[in-house]
Amino acid sequence: MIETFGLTKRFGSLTAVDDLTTRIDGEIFGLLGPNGSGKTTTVKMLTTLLTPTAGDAHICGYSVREHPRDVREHISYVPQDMAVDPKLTGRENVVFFGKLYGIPRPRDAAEEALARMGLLERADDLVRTYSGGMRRRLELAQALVHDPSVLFLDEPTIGLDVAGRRKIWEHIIGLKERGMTVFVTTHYMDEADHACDRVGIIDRGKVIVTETPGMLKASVCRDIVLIRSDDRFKGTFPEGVTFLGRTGNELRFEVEDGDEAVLVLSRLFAENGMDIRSVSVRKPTLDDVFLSLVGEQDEQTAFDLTRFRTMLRRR
Ligand SMILES: Nc1ncnc2c1ncn2[C@@H]1O[C@H](COP(=O)(O)OP(=O)(O)OP(=O)(O)O)[C@@H](O)[C@H]1O
Repeated sequence: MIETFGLTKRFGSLTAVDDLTTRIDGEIFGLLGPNGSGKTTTVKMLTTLLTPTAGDAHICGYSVREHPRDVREHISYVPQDMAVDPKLTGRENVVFFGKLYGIPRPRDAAEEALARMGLLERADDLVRTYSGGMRRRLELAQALVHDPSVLFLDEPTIGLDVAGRRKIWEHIIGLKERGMTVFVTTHYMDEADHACDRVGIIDRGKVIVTETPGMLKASVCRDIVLIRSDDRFKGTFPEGVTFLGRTGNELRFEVEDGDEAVLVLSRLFAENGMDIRSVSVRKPTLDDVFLSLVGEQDEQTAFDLTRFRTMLRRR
């Protein structure tokens, strides 16, 4: 459904997407990466909104370069800030999209799309009375009205509460089960972990790994030790302890045996005159994989990422 061949985009001297070759079919594929790593540029090329500098992508067999119109007929793209008109009803919004697409029976198609998103009961209410989660589902209904084969979603659950996020993912998984290919960007690792069949991790334009979440976590199969301390550690860490990075005052380590490493590290910190606020051990998550691959060891980056996540939660 989606095939890319050396897909590349340069902006002047900056290579925003670097030689991406991949194949995605009948699955939910999550593209994860830090800010500015090239996610949106990738999606924009795949949805024909940006022309590649080099390489090509085929969507449902059509080249984004040669046949962008055919590509558009087979896809839908839901950006982060898609427009729904709050002064219209849900149904009117979806019918309007159906008419924009020029499909034969927009009312019938809207009815079906609204039903698929569980919105029929509220379809004739004004959108301004909808919750955030309902608006998001309405955007998905708009995107489904012309029955696309491939759906592109940019941060589909941003700003939603836990229940709203879960519901959106249930619907996205339902779409995949009906045969749709879904390409999604997200910052929420836990969501990618639960919902995506495969994830690609992109860093500075390069997709550095494409795997199932399970395989990725298995690649960081050792225990994770988290130590909070306000003091700076200046020594060297013992053999068998890999320092993964620091976020705020939390240091992360990858170790063979968490319980044993906690004792060793606690002693080492005490010897260096450091106060420890808390220590914990856990199994690796997709977050750990991401941080170990993308290498969030620079404090400034760590701060920015934390701040960005906080900002996302507030939206
Ligand atoms: N039109 C443009 N002109 C010049 N540079 C651009 C343009 N669009 C994007 N870039 C640069 O290309 C790089 C990749 O940007 P992109 O928006 O694809 O990243 P992203 O992974 O989607 O980031 P975010 O998570 O912040 O949305 C960034 O360095 C960005 O500044």
